[in-house]
Amino acid sequence: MDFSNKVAIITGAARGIGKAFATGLLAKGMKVCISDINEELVTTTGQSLATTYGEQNVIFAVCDVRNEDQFKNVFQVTKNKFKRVDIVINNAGVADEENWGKVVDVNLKGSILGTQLAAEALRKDRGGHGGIVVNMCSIFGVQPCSILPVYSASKYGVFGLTKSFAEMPEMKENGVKFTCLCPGAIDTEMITDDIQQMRKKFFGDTSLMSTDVMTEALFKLLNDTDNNGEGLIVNQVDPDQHMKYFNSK
Ligand SMILES: NC(=O)C1=CN([C@@H]2O[C@H](COP(=O)(O)OP(=O)(O)OC[C@H]3O[C@@H](n4cnc5c(N)ncnc54)[C@H](O)[C@@H]3O)[C@@H](O)[C@H]2O)C=CC1
Ligand SMILES: CCCCC/C=C\C=C\C(=O)C/C=C\C/C=C\CCCC(=O)O
Repeated sequence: MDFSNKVAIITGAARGIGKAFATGLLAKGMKVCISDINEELVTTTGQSLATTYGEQNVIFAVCDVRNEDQFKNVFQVTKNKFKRVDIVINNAGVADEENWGKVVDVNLKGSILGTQLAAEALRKDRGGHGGIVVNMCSIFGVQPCSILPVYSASKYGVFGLTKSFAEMPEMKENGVKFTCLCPGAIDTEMITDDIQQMRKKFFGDTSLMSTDVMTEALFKLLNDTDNNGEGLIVNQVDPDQHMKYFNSK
């Protein structure tokens, strides 16, 4: 894929995996809109990326992915500034089983809204140029997790959403591809020390993957052909699965 001057929207990108994606895409010559619910952090991260990669290449916006008006505004400001959208990464996500309604709303409903808006923005018969939607799933979107049942359910939903959009004839005809990433544990603030202890107890004492591995996975997903509707597993704990597409056909 030729990345220069292409445009990406990334949700939940003030920190963690989303921020790493933004950095990786900007380094390849793309233009990026980062959005996040955290106003202070998205401003700090946006300004820092703009300083490094040029103000003409970066915009940032406050967006809670549960808020349709804010989400629509992200697409609008991106098109106003950069005149096109090529890649949409629905990355925002939370894990909090006690507050499980929020998990469903952010992870699943937020991804549904983001996928619908992306499809409209990218399809060629609506003025788009075609492109790719990348939904952030999880290893727990393709295998169960008894400790995180609602989180896992939300990510299974993201996988089904991605595969179903990929099957739509009107999306294929209009050049829009849908994919997802299914990582194991990545070293971000989502994996707190307590979670890390729990993880060690249940899954063994394996090290967390760096966000660089996720950027590598993103570029594989973007560069591979014939992967519409596929989920790429990122899980160094299991070398047989790592960087392989989940065989769900
Ligand atoms: N860290 C990990 O081990 C793994 C993470 N994932 C997924 O990757 C994605 C990113 O996770 P991390 O970077 O690790 O987490 P993180 O917690 O470091 O970053 C998540 C970002 O999303 C933002 N956010 C939270 N709720 C939001 C909302 N309603 N609207 C917009 N933004 C919101 C936060 O402010 C934060 O900046 C999530 O979807 C997560 O489920 C998947 C597999 C493994
Ligand atoms: C507790 C199990 C952690 C396992 C870590 C391995 C893989 C992680 C994959 C993910 O998709 C990340 C998901 C969740 C971990 C983060 C937080 C759990 C919070 C649980 C809670 O607060 O209820």
